[in-house]
Amino acid sequence: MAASRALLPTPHAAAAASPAGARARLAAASASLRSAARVRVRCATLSSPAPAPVAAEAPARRISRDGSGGAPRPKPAVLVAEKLSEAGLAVLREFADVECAYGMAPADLLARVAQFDALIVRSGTKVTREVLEAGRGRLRVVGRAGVGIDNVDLQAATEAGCLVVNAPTANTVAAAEHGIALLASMARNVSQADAALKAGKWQRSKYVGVSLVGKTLAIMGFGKVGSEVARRAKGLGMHVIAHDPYAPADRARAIGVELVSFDEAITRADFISLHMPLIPTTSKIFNDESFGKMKTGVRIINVARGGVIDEDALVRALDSGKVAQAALDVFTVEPPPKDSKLVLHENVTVTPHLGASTVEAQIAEAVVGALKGELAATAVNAPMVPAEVMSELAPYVSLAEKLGRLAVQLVAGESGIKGVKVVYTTARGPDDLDDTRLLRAMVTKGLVEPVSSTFVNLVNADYSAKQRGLRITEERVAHDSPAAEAPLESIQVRLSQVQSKFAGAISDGGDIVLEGRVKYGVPHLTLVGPYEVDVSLEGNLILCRQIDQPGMIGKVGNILGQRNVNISFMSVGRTFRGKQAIMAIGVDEEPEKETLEKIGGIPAIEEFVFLEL
Ligand SMILES: NC(=O)C1=CN([C@@H]2O[C@H](COP(=O)(O)OP(=O)(O)OC[C@H]3O[C@@H](n4cnc5c(N)ncnc54)[C@H](O)[C@@H]3O)[C@@H](O)[C@H]2O)C=CC1
Ligand SMILES: O=C(O)C(=O)COP(=O)(O)O
Repeated sequence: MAASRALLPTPHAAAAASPAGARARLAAASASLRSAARVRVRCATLSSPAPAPVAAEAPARRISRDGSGGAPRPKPAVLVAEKLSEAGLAVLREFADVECAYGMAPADLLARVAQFDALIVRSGTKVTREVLEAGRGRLRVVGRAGVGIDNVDLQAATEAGCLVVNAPTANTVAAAEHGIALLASMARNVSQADAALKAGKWQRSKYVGVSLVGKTLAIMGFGKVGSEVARRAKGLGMHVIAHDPYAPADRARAIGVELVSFDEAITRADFISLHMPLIPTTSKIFNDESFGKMKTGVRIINVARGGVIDEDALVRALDSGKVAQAALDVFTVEPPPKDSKLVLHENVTVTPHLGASTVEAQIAEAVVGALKGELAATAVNAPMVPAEVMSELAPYVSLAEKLGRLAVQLVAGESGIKGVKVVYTTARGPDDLDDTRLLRAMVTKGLVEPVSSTFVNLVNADYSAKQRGLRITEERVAHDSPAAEAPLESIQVRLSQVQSKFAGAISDGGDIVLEGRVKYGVPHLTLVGPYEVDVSLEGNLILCRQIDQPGMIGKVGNILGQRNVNISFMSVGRTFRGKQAIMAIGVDEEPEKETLEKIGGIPAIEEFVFLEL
């Protein structure tokens, strides 16, 4: 995930470290943020936290070959490593020297990348740390002409001072159309019948197919592509249900789609179409266990990412007839091995990752903008925190993001997210805290990035929230303390009326509630639902809800200690003696699944959840 670093110009950076200076810095930050909203932000100040110099000044560039006769102008050089539309190339050529070198071997890319200011790729080129290191000193922008950036090492790009931009909506309709094409052609056996007829076989009864009308389609991942597939499938007369714990309930209602739980979706569906991103929680989410729950004869479409399916399990499910057919555009390894049982299976229809449009110029515009020093809304690893805010607000900014990240990981079930409320408790007057844009942006980043293919920066935060249907309201609560040293007393994030995978995080009002404070400059979690805790937000977090009784800390500590998991912080909070209590445990390492299960197996423990920060 991208690191948060200085970005905006710092006209007010000289403010002193006194409370008055702090107030001045906050006001200055607010001004910067407001101007960031109005104008496209210069990204020439994109800096690296590493000691290495910023890649701001490129070495000697090629000279313009535009034949204009004037003094030669240096033009940026752009390497296009995978096929881009003519429309996109035309946009680039107006501004840069463009070289298209499709299908380069990794060694060639390594050897050549340092000669370019920008590199444009699609999903087939791995932009590894090595590539980014090789490009250091010149390479300033990586453009991913598409949505998924799983082929770009974002952390390495950030460290190399290289901005990564993508084209998050350019492929939405193309992917949705491809999904529908696969759905319909699979149902009517188009590819199998086509191959048979070309081989001289006229087999009308063998390939008769199934009808779509009246069938139930489950959309797994109701984001940009998933909701477009839903609209189209409804037009085909299908009954559409969807599973997406983080989807806006309002949008589902507006499209006429029922949001249901994972199990309900896969057990009710005749067709299942996958549209979730590949993230740790979705990796191989379709496995022996989930195939086992599906209707016999179910049909599966995947235009998302191959890794969300355990491909060996899918072959088993196809062989047993549990899954009647699958239509796949994406694979765990691309291209898949020539002898892949899945690809060769007679009930499987395959396309070679074709779900993207090539006519869009969105990525070319984003790359040109970035080369000109503008921060586009599609920047993936844009730094968030203005320099002048770093000293004072930095821990609050980090707290805001962490509360968002924790809150979204607690969401479960079928209700979708209905609303988000951020409550700032502060002793400062409204004028001193008159622009919470940065904190709101960080909460949004925390809520959105772990579960979607959207990357949030300062420019696009409010837009991203809106696009995902997150209604974020804010409230400022006056804190009585006269000591106004700290900008904020606490930040609370509430997800209203939402289901949680950890019931202990639900407040009396039915909301997921998390609250945090900054202590000694470090963000702390101080409230989970109705339970007061106090745990530093570093590393990862385990939350357990248990019956309040002696010996619990020892039991859990023992299990973690035996497995070499270091506990960084531990805190217990309870409502009443002898009733329920919550244990919040900060851990440096991610415990193995069996370790967590062992904790869950302690009789007094009623529920537990592991959360990544
Ligand atoms: N085959 C192709 O050529 C193309 C593939 N894609 C892929 O399609 C996928 C979806 O893309 P977009 O719709 O643009 O992304 P998106 O971020 O708009 O939507 C993804 C949705 O999945 C949901 N989600 C996250 N975890 C989930 C879970 N455990 N269960 C159910 N839903 C979950 C998110 O809340 C989000 O609403 C991405 O993996 C993308 O890379 C996109 C375009 C073209
Ligand atoms: O946009 C995406 O996520 C895609 O999967 C499209 O990939 P592509 O650009 O066609 O290699």
